Amino acid sequence: MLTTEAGRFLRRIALPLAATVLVVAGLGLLVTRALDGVWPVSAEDGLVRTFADHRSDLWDAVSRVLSVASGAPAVIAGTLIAAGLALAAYRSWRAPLFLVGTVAAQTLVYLLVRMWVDRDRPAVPRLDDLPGDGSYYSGHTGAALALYGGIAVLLSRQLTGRVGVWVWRVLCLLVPLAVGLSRIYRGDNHPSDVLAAFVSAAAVLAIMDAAVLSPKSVWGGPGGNPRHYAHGRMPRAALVVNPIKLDSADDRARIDRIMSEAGWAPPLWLETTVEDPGAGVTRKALAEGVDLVVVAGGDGTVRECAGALAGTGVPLAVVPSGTGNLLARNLGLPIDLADAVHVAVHGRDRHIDLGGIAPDEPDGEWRYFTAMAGIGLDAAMVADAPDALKKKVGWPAYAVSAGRHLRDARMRVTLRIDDGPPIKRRARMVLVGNVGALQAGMQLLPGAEPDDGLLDVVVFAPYGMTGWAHATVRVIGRRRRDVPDVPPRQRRWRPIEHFTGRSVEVETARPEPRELDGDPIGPGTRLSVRVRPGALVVRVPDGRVAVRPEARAEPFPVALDVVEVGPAGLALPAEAAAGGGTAEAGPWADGGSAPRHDHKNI
Ligand SMILES: Nc1ncnc2c1ncn2[C@@H]1O[C@H](COP(=O)(O)OP(=O)(O)OP(=O)(O)O)[C@@H](O)[C@H]1O
Repeated sequence: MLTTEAGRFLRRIALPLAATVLVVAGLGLLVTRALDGVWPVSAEDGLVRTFADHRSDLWDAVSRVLSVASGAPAVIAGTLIAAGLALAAYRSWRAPLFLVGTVAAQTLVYLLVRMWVDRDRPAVPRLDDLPGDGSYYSGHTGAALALYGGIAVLLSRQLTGRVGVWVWRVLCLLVPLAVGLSRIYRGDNHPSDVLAAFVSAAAVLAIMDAAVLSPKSVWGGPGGNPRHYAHGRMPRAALVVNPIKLDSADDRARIDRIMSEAGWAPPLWLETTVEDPGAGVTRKALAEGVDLVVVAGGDGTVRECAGALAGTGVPLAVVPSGTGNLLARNLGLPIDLADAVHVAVHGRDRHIDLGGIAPDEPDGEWRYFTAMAGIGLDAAMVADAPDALKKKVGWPAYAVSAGRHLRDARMRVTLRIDDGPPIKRRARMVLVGNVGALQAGMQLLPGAEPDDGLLDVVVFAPYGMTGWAHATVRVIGRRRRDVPDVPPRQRRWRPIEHFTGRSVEVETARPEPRELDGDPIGPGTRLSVRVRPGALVVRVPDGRVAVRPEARAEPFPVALDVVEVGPAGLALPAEAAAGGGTAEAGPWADGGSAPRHDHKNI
């Protein structure tokens, strides 16, 4: 069995590369021998001839630039520059090693394949001064895909904003595509030479990615966070535990074991108390210089720790142990303890926004939330949910307490979004959220994205049976419907209205119950909320680290048809469940100045 470093190198790099050589060379032999003169090989040079017949000065020049950019000197220089930049950016040898290794391995595969497969270049006048043989495969295209594809892989590990990732991937992949076309245009290669280059370089990219960047890399170590190697020490996490939520010694031993197996130092164990439900111990962990804070508790404990971590850049990982686990559900974090710890050590980092509530008193502290803040029915409901029932049945306990408040008088509310005009409504509750999903298939804020730098607001104002029915259908239908065509006078009677903004002021005529992430924070006439964009770094599953699908927290775990219309169906804001406490005030990274993209450690 191959257990040594050399053995692992052989298994993860050398053998897959050898297999790539065999496959690509086999394809080459197929094309040049078995399929010679057979369609589609017989037809492919039609494209080369068409290009040759339609050459122009402009395209000659463009294709020349592309050929030079993918030639050996440019690729070597580009690789060294990109590797240097990657080293400076990530302070890790892994990213530069990946780039250099990929380009070098691709070159090796190319040279070996060329020794085996001998193919004449297309029978058209060539624009480059090349020998007439050695057409298979296109070395320029292979080199371009290795270099630009490698950069795309690195960037997609760094950027996870959906659009950002795709823009970078597409841009980087356009270069080798353009190089491939330019080789055909210039009469240097057959189309199948270019295709084989894509196959070869893509295989090399995948091999090197798995071997060098993946948490299960040839060299093992602390998973997906190679940045830690740069410190020359083992990474260390703090485990902030709410002892009433995670009290099993076995669970703690399991966490210790998983971290140790992943190459992490023994964690710093810290427990929350009623007096310090999370923020204080998190600050203590920061003072110890930990690389990661893992929170084992409910949303309240998560909220506390998140407030203390805001703006520090130290990532937060969650071992969901509460009733609601709203943040975990909305971010698709695993609920299972072992999977959650696995993500903590092997996952990638994602920047998300935090919501902040202004203090009621001038000298008070800002309090943060990761999921939602609310005033009205939702807060009355979380405050009244019987603890014993909560413990017994979980989040459905909120539905029971919701029933008690269905007939409460509606609040007179004045809303002000950013610097907009006051909006007056009679509402049952106003929720301001960073994320939008609740349990039981309910999507209260369908447009909410945790990293869009915006707060999403829902004004919930159903009246009578029809109003409740309409509202329930809207909520479980998960649709957001703006109603720009409805005149303002009619709009105010709609059961659900949505708004978005960076700051949200809610004022009520009388003191009303309020909550933060499902924690009652006492009644008041004001909920003054601002977003702090990208303030929190959360460790989330890396696409390449296996999290059992059944262990991943689903935002919509329950079939839709269990929600009834009417009072029994009003489980709406129920499980914005969580614990309590306040978070320290901090500077607002306002105006979208914080990064919108997600960042990963690579
Ligand atoms: N050592 C402790 N002993 C007793 N209570 C504690 C202790 N540490 C924290 N708490 C309480 O736990 C609550 C926070 O719990 P947590 O957020 O972990 O779960 P939760 O909010 O109850 O989550 P959920 O409602 O989803 O179950 C706070 O009210 C806090 O006072």
